[in-house]
Amino acid sequence: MLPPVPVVIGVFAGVAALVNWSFNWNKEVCDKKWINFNEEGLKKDIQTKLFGQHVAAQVILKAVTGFIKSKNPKKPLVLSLHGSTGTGKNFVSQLIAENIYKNKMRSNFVHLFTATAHFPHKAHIDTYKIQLPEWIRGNVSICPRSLFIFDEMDKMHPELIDSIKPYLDFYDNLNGVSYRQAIFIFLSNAGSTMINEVVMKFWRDGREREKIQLKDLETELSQSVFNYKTSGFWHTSLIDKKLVDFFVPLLPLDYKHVIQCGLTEMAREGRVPDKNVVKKMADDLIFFPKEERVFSDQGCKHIANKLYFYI
Ligand SMILES: Nc1ncnc2c1ncn2[C@@H]1O[C@H](COP(=O)(O)OP(=O)(O)OP(=O)(O)O)[C@@H](O)[C@H]1O
Repeated sequence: MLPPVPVVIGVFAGVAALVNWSFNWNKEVCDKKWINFNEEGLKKDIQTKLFGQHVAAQVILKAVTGFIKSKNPKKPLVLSLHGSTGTGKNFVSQLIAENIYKNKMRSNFVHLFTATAHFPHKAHIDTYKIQLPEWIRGNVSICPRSLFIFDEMDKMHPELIDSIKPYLDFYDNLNGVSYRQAIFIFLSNAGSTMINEVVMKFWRDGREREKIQLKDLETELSQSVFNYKTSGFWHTSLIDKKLVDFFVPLLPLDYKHVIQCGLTEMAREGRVPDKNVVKKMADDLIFFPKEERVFSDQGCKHIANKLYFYI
């Protein structure tokens, strides 16, 4: 026999309330449960998962840790990551996000923009110039510890870069919103020729790659980005107003790093890492200089797909 109607309604209401409660309980909000910096986790990830990037590793770790631990930052953290394709710019940005946000890159507080995908039409620049600052303002007012990653920064229209400048600056607040907890990461290939030249010179001089220091690259890097005629950076005042806190160079990866990437990829796919398979794949990749075949032309990009042909 069915229970009396009020009891049924009561049960339904209870279940609905429970569902509602558990739904809200799982809803990501801007608090410690969802945003909790794991300093040791970031350190471990950068040391064990990011190959061949000792300069970037050191700078990023110090910059992010120092910034997040700071009780009273004067401005948002602005990192500008430079390097040729497949050297790990997106990858290391992901590692940062994964060690701050419980929902990692899927977090509502992590925003990834790709210039050619999100701002493709020059004719719409006036619309983008309104939408992008509004997006940043709206999201930082919901969650001050927001992360904004701009990929292909060198393809961003200079006026669009200009439109976000106020949010990177030292202001206490803008229209009641403070941006001082936010993190901005710019990714680009700008300056990669210069980085590769420095690394090649070290190699030609027989000096160890690990001896390369930030100071060997940083000044020239900011200048080469500034002079990079085709890059959106070149006539913005991001650089001359010193809004970028750290220029981070990503070095070209060499043969052994490609092997490390291949082995990692096999393990990630649930296979037993097989050095012979990865070596076969690596031997068919393009390296430069042409004769000596030292540095990978595509870094570790496309390795995941290429491996299938050799398994
Ligand atoms: N230094 C690295 N250490 C470990 N894995 C790497 C490294 N660089 C690249 N990879 C691997 O290659 C993939 C592609 O790299 P990623 O997207 O980070 O390159 P990128 O520098 O952002 O290139 P692009 O300039 O073309 O966007 C990563 O997801 C990662 O699996």
